[in-house]
Amino acid sequence: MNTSVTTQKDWWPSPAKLNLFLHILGRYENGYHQLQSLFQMLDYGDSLAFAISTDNTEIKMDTPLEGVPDDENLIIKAARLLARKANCNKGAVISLDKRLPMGGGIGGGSSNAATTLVALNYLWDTGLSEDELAELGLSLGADVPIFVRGLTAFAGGIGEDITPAPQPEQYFLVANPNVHVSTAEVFTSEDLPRNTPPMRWEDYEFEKTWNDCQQLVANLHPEVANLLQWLVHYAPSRMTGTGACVFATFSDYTLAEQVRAKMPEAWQSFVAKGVNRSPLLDKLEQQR
Ligand SMILES: C[C@](O)(CO)[C@H](O)COP(=O)(O)OP(=O)(O)OC[C@H]1O[C@@H](n2ccc(N)nc2=O)[C@H](O)[C@@H]1O
Ligand SMILES: Nc1ncnc2c1ncn2[C@@H]1O[C@H](COP(=O)(O)OP(=O)(O)OP(=O)(O)O)[C@@H](O)[C@H]1O
Repeated sequence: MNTSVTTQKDWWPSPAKLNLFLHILGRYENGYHQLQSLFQMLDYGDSLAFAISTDNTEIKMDTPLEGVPDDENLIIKAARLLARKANCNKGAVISLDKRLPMGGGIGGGSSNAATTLVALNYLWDTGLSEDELAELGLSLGADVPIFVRGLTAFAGGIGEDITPAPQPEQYFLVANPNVHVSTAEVFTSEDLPRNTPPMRWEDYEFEKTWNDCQQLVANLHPEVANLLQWLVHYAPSRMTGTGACVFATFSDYTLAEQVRAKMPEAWQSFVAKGVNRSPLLDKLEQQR
């Protein structure tokens, strides 16, 4: 009798983030920029599952990520980095349920890397602290530490200097005009403003902030400008990160969905709820 056992995968969340604002204050010697931003975690994102092996140290994806060779996949990079740091003698076959657009400014790749570090640190029992995982993550990307810590927060420095900042409950319509924006291209442009004065976190008001990358990206990509112009009729809207995704803020889910229903088909979009704690932290607590 052929009994096919479907092994239920244990999925770990890899949520998206929005930069509710993004101010660029200056540039460090190493070329990275000094930022001020408010990272808003969302309850929507990718998911990852890990099949751990104890008799070999192979680390691989069970399905390749389209357009991203395994060696360049931030998931594989994160797993290899942790294995090396912890001198780990275990392996993993990693499954990815990809729902976030890549190069979208919503942290897809960085979030995947952070979930991989947190999940494998637990599943491999490598015992690194949150600070050690965040530091490891920083070498993979400026946005990885904030996903490791998993809290909606103000961020300074290159993005690693984090101050938790719980926000009131709100919903976000996030839309992608289906253009890929290179973060490096934006940050190396001579047209990027780099002299916004520093803000005290206690003075934060959404209406008094902006995204310093928005005008540059809208000039480079008319699709982004069109999306902003369409969305702003319904709610305060703004680009996140270095784009191309744009978000609009709503007080309740139904309103956001009603606007999304009017959106041209060509634009990928989703409605997500802002959360102050990443679903990754909740998953880790359930495991313990
Ligand atoms: C724009 C944000 O998404 C805001 O959350 C992040 O600051 C970017 O984080 P990220 O995508 O993880 O960026 P990384 O992969 O670390 O860096 C990509 C490129 O962006 C530039 N970069 C990034 C972050 C930063 N504070 N200054 C920079 O100049 C650098 O040229 C770097 O080579
Ligand atoms: N697992 C992954 N998921 C998404 N992108 C990945 C992944 N691994 C490598 N990449 C590469 O990283 C690039 C940036 O990915 P993405 O923009 O999704 O993440 P991010 O840089 O964290 O987001 P943000 O633009 O907000 O900084 C992608 O264009 C892709 O080429």
